[in-house]
Amino acid sequence: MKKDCIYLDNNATTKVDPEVVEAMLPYFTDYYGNPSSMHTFGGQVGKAVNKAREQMAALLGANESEIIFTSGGTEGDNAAIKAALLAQPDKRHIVTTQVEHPAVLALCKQLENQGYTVTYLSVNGKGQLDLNELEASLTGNTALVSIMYANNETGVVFPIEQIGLRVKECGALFHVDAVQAVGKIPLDMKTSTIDMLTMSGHKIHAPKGVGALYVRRGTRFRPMLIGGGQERGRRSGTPNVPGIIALGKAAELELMHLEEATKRERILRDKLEQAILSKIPDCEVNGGGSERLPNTTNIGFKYIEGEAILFGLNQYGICASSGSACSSGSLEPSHVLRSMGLPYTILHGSIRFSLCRYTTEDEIDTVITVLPAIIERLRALSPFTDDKAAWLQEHEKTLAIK
Ligand SMILES: Cc1ncc(COP(=O)(O)O)c(C=O)c1O
Ligand code: FES
Repeated sequence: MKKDCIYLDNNATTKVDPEVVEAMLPYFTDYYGNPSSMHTFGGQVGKAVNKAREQMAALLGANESEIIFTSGGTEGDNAAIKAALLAQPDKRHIVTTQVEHPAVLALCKQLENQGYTVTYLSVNGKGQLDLNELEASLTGNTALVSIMYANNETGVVFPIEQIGLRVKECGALFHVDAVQAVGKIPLDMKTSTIDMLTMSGHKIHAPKGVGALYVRRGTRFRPMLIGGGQERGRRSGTPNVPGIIALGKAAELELMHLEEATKRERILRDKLEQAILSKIPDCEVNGGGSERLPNTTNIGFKYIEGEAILFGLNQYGICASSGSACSSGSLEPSHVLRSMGLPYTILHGSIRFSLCRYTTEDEIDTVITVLPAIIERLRALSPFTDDKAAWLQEHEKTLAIK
């Protein structure tokens, strides 16, 4: 990686904090025992894992017995959904949204093939859910409602507690994919309606391949991974000790920095957004006007390709993304923006900038300086900006794929 890169792709993954690296290293070299072993050497590792569990619990306002360490967001989502269904075999309906991460959506598609009915709630042009549509979808047969806290692409935040109250009325379990919300929004499971919550380490300055699933005490839960009975039987497999120690430290740092870091990120994000909107014509903020994560902006630049903009930014060492990390490269427009019913040229010309606590004002100023020229150059080459392409502008609504 370029040392001097301006990294504005923190919703895809984050840099591991140097303090986190320092905390985890001894667990490769010195304290390599198995936390389940009976000897003192293993036992001290077990104690460190439990300290990490307390640190993780503190970030979520949870009790440490409610934390299960996992391999990350995808596992947490899969484990929570499968656990909820296995625990209620006579209920066969799931409610989720059209804009979830593929870790939820692809599993729901598979479950449909296995005889489950899935309701995919729609969003409006601002990326918001309709709570009436949610209410109408809930029945006595609904086993689970799985809805993300904040969207990874647009940063739009859903009204999770209002949703949770409705879910509780119908007796279903409530799972929340909070991979993008943890560390960016204060969370307190003690006063929440959430039964299960997924988080992932690599979005909060811990390494990739570790995460946690919160399961409220008393929640019916059937494990996805069975075997040696680790994590009190809820997630078998020798735990990733260095990863877990790192996750604990990262959680501690997130909690410590949450208030001041999110305030700073919001100011820098707003500066970037307002400068782009005022300097560059024909662009708009996707999900603008909705409650959003403080670190994320997703901007649609009409008449040009997102990939070409990324390429232009890359030449200045600026890392951003178009669509989600897993589907960029496929040239398929994002399912999130498509669900919002956005016009064709926005679907293809959208860029996400996502900040973190390391982002500096100088970096944001550099983007503000170079981006207008990149967009202007690309638009000069685009066949879609002049009168000859008026047909596209006229028909962009019909071309937008719903
Ligand atoms: C909302 C959301 N859920 C789940 C995941 C998957 O997490 P992981 O990469 O840890 O498997 C991501 C990561 O991109 C995400 O943004
Ligand atoms: S795996 Fe992260 S955006 Fe898809």
